[in-house]
Amino acid sequence: MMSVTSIARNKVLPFLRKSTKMQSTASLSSLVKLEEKQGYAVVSMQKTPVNSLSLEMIQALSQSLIELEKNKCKGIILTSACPGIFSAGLDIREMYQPTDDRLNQFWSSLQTLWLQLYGSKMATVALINGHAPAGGCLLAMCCDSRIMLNGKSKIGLNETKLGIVAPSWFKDTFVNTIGVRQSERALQLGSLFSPEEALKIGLVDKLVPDMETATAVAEAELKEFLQIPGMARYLSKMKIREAAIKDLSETREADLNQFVNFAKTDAVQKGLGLYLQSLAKKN
Ligand SMILES: CCCCC/C=C\C/C=C\C/C=C/C(=O)SCCNC(=O)CCNC(=O)[C@H](O)C(C)(C)COP(=O)(O)OP(=O)(O)OC[C@H]1O[C@@H](n2cnc3c(N)ncnc32)[C@H](O)[C@@H]1OP(=O)(O)O
Repeated sequence: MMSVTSIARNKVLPFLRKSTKMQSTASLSSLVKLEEKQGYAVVSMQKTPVNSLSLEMIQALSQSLIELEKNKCKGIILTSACPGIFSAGLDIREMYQPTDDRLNQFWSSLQTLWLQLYGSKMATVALINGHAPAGGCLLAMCCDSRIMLNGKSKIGLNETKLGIVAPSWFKDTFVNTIGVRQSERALQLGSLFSPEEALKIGLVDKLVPDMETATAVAEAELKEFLQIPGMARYLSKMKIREAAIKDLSETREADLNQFVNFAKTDAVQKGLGLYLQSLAKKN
């Protein structure tokens, strides 16, 4: 098995682990690109056009983290290869008129990805080079630091605008990032923030004017985290995150049932259908 450190610089890593529920190696590796750098890896989402988090995309990200941790990778920069978009969040088509089996797999895989990334021993920096609504914002918040490209992109948990509710663990992640009051307001309003606004409320840590600067700043940020003794850094992170992680770990089944029942209600299905239409009408 190839290790992250043994492959040629910038070479794309294949996904190697087999699992009955996981997609094939070929389909997973086309969605996420892993590039080895000196002592860390860049994880680029490349599901065109908007990095929507479909079941396959979620599993590809999960599989990437498994491989990286197995290969003793110490840190990652999570970013996007899709111009102007970090991630459009959960793939709405997964929740609209789904089959029971697929919907179950979809949510369960998302729970797994969140537990992996939010609780990762690796140092994690999100380089948010475009829009990051809902699930896209969640991915970024799972990281230890967020660098956002300044410009017209928006970030936030906009679920209520779709007529859905951010689950408790989305809320916990939000609260741990920006605090209770800002979360309460932004969750209700489904607020999407400009980079300047996101910086002001602590949703992102630094803004950068262009991609060249962004890469350098993200690398410097990751190195700062990696200079701290790994165990001390990880356990300190867990002091903040462990309650939320324990909560979902202990209630996965109930959370899954709640999501599935909620997603299948007529009101939610109608709302998602209208939202998909409004996205399609734009084009
Ligand atoms: C009380 C009980 C609680 C239980 C919990 C229950 C439910 C909660 C469940 C889940 C939480 C949900 C989390 C989410 O992440 S929902 C998704 C939210 N995302 C969005 O709202 C973003 C929507 N997209 C956009 O705003 C824009 O696309 C963009 C990201 C700003 C990019 O704009 P741009 O103009 O560049 O692209 P287009 O809009 O033209 O899009 C191109 C293409 O992509 C399709 N698309 C966009 N976003 C999604 C998506 N999230 N899922 C699927 N498809 C998407 C879009 O329709 C276009 O498709 P086309 O075929 O027309 O080319």
